Parts: sequence; C-alpha cells; structure tokens
Amino acid sequence: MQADTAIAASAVELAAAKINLGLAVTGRRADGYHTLDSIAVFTELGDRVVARAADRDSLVVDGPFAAALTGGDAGSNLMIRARDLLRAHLGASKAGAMKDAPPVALSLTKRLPVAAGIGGGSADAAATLRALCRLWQVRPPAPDLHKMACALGADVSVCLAGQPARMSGIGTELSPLNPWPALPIVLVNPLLPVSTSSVFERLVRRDAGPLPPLPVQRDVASIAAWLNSSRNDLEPTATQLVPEIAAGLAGLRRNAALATAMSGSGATVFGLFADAAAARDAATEMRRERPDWFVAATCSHAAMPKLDLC
Ligand SMILES: C[C@@](CO)(OP(=O)(O)O)[C@H](O)COP(=O)(O)OP(=O)(O)OC[C@H]1O[C@@H](n2ccc(N)nc2=O)[C@H](O)[C@@H]1O
Ligand SMILES: Nc1ncnc2c1ncn2[C@@H]1O[C@H](COP(=O)(O)OP(=O)(O)O)[C@@H](O)[C@H]1O
Repeated sequence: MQADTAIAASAVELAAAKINLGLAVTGRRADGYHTLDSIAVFTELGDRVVARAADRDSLVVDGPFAAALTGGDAGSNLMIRARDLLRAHLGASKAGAMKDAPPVALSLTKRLPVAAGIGGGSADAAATLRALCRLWQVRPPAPDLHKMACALGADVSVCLAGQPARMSGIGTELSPLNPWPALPIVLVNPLLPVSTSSVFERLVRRDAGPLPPLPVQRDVASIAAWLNSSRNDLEPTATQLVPEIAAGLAGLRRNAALATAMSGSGATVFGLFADAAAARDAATEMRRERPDWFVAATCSHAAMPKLDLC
C-alpha cells in the first residue's frame, strides 16, 4: 500500500448501474450462496458519490430515490460500511499504514431505483471505495480491495471493476470481456422493490447449465441475437413476485427493442436497441404509456482498451 501525505479536497465518482445481460444459476454452495454464470455491463446512468475532507464523518442522501433508503436515514447505507472497512484496512495494514484515515463527508445522489436488480447499493459501495482511495491518496493492493469488495456483497467486486465482465463463482470471480461494444439500452422498472434474497430463496431449479457461448463477433446485432438465445434464471421467480416484469418486457418489445431481458433479481428489465435514437424514442413512448414507472434511455460502456479487473 502507498499513502501520500497530501489529502485531496474532494473526489467524485459515478456509481454506474450494473446490467446482467444474462444470468444462469449453476449451483448452490453449502453456505446458501448460489454460483452464477453472468455477463455484466455498466451504464452511463448511475448514482453520484462525492467524498469531501471534513471535520467529522457524515453521509447525506438526496436525489429522486433518496426516500427509498429507509426514509433517507443514512445509518444502514452500504457506503458507511465501505468507508469503515477501508478505514479499518488502512489502520491495520503494515506498509505505509494510514493509522487514522481522516473524517469524510460523503454524499449520495440516488438516481437509481432501490432493490431493483441493477446493483445500486453495490455500485454505491464500490464508488465509495474508489472515491476514498482518491481522497486519502492511498492505493491498497488489488487483492485487498477485492477482499473488501467481497466482504460488502457478492456484486461489489464487479461494480468496483465497472467494466464489461463475465461473473462466475458467487459473482465475485471476474473475467474481462474485451472487445465489447457500447450498447444503446432502455431501463424500465415498475418501481416495485424486489429483495434479492427472497428471489434466491424461492428458486425451484438451482443447477441450470451455463449461458450459451458468447458470439465471436461483438456488435449490437450479434449481441442482440445472443440475448435472444440467453436467459436469466431468476426471472420466472421474480415475475411471480412482481408480475409487472412481464409487462415491462412486452412494452420494450412493442417499442422496437432488438432483444429484452431482466437484470439481476429484478424488477428492472432492459431493451437493447439498434441505436441511441431508437432507444430514446422507445423511452419516450414507454414513459407516455407508464408515467408511474422508471424509464431511462442510456448506453452501456464499451470495454476499455486495457482492462484491469481486480
Ligand atoms: C443477483 C445479483 C446478480 O448480479 O444482482 P442484484 O439483483 O442484487 O442486483 C447479485 O448476485 C446479488 O449480489 P448482492 O446484492 O451483492 O448480494 P449479497 O448482498 O451478497 O447477498 C444478498 C442475498 O442474495 C443471495 N445471494 C446473492 C448472491 C449469490 N451469488 N447467491 C445468493 O444466494 C443470498 O441469499 C444473500 O443473502
Ligand atoms: N446506497 C444504497 N443504495 C441502495 N440500496 C442500499 C444502499 N445501501 C444499502 N442498501 C440496501 O440494499 C438493498 C438492496 O438494494 P440495491 O443494491 O439497490 O438492489 P439490488 O441488490 O437488487 O441491486 C436495499 O434494500 C437497501 O436497503
């Protein structure tokens, strides 16, 4: 680990929404966690996390979905757990330790619906780790960061990487997908929260095969064709809990999506579109059809030329 003496004044990070393009549940471990085969990408849309040097620790939450986080109460926020874990790690580490990581004012602009299958809390925790490493000017070794991410949740390590990746194990083993194109996407959520654990608990089949092989050629059309042959093994169970998931998928297909699927444990569904204009048009129409839903046209990130997943 390296720690500089200078402390930055603030650090801003995007906590990008995660989309599971496909998700296979391949088994269940003795501890109850499920093994997965999943393809994850990240969008330009996300929560905003800011870390500022301050006299005392704090967390302020604002934005359209702030109230969904236990009425805006910051106490149980995953960002606090991420801050405390990093601070404890810095205090305990031998080389170049930062014994007392300084107080920090964290702020979260919650733009993503909560308990929505797009990794909002995991993305916020990962963004907090990234922001605090910049604010405190420390660079924990990648394996240590990976361990901290895994301790925060199964999805936090892929959110920390923030790159198109294949997830295996319980979702914490990552292989970069490179090359991978940017994808025009519309996200739709009926604003009904879904608890991840309740979907996993209710699964009937826990030993499905892996996802179909990815196309060799990676463009929007071939990924759409792959999506149409792929699946999310959590979808049938999530749809029993929230039948609106089926209506969201049908609405996207009616509005010219090349392919549709549910992300994570739901209830967010997404459509893949031929281009950004088609995605914007579909979002406009779906907002008109369902003004009470969350509907967002966005784009997923292409793979970076040189990937560094921890
Ligand atoms: C389903 C996925 C797919 O990416 O996404 P979301 O729907 O949460 O976005 C993730 O595996 C969610 O990861 P995350 O939300 O971090 O899960 P955790 O907090 O670690 O676990 C929540 C609960 O989900 C169940 N769980 C989670 C991951 C996994 N591989 N197997 C499981 O059985 C466990 O019951 C656990 O108690
Ligand atoms: N910063 C956060 N954003 C969202 N949810 C959070 C956060 N911190 C803690 N949580 C808790 O995590 C749970 C899962 O939320 P979220 O991560 O948005 O959903 P999902 O796991 O389906 O992607 C919520 O019920 C919420 O109470």
